[in-house]
Amino acid sequence: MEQVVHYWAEKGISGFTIFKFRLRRQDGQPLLTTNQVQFSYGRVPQSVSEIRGLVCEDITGGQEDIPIPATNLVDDPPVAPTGYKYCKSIQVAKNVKLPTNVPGCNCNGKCVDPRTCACARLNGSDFPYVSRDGGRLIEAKDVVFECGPNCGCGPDCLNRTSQRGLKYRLEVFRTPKKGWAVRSWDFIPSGAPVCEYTGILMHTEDTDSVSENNYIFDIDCLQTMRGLGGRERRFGDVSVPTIISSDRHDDLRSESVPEFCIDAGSTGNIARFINHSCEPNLFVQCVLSSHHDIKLARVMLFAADNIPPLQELTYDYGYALDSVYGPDGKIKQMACYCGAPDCRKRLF
Ligand SMILES: C[S@@+](CC[C@H](N)C(=O)[O-])C[C@H]1O[C@@H](n2cnc3c(N)ncnc32)[C@H](O)[C@@H]1O
Repeated sequence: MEQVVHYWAEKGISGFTIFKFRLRRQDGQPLLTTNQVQFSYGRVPQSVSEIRGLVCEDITGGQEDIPIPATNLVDDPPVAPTGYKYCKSIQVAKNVKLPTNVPGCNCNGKCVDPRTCACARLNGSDFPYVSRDGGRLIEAKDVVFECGPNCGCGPDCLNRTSQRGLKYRLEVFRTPKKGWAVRSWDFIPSGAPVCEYTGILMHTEDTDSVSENNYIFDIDCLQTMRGLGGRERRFGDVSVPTIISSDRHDDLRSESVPEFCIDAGSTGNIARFINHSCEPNLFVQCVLSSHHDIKLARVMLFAADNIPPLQELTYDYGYALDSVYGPDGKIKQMACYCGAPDCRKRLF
């Protein structure tokens, strides 16, 4: 057993206090390597042959740089996820016209000076990310302005942190009560981008209101921020983009139904398998990079905490109770099985 030789407190990236301990190995104590560590959630498999209940080696069919296996230790016989097509990037419905790309910044290589980078200035004259661990978001914002196709910087620019695809080894696994779910085999640091929510970008009014679709994500950046109760963010904070005029703010505020949504029912990526929790470890962040229309923002999921390997990844779906209606016009309810101590007991 190691000895604690020193301990101290530090401010973490998200402002919380982190307690750190320096340990000293005792004489003759063997080295501990990470593959000997047993996480309380189980043991991370070291190879495909070690994965228990494997039903699919890679649900992405090679589209992502890192394969995503699916496991099922619940059903007998075990089944794999079906009924959709994996697609790593967003598809745009024929009747949706994306706005033209904005001019972007004039930086070269990587953006470093927030006073001269036009994209940094849109974020309140600072970069929204720190470079640690390949880029971590400092705090949740109404919207994050990243560099885009017309910017002078290259793909390694810190202000493109959410554009680099999956970084962590993810797994889709079957649960007894919530269907499929997602976890990571790697530790995910707080503020790290986990994945984008992809699917078909479409007009909300074009969604099929008759058949059940549990995979629709309404693009509603301001509502998303209001939903982050614990973060105490208020409309009008420094990060509200000046590019959105105050008239536009009022417009967005009064709109009860967002104009656009992402439908991942038939086509989508790993995000479509991420469940809701009343105490989530991910949060939703709207990101604008090529154009500046907040109604068509990209939807990213970031780590809200340091997430240990094998903990289920979840975000708050943000439904108000009794806000969902069925095709018969009656209020629909769905039980929540997130298991959090303060679970609201219903998703909606
Ligand atoms: C976007 S999908 C998530 C993936 C889904 N579990 C699957 O099997 O494909 C949303 C659906 O998952 C289920 N779900 C997600 N979170 C849940 C929770 N906390 N409790 C119960 N069901 C949940 C509900 O059926 C919900 O409509």
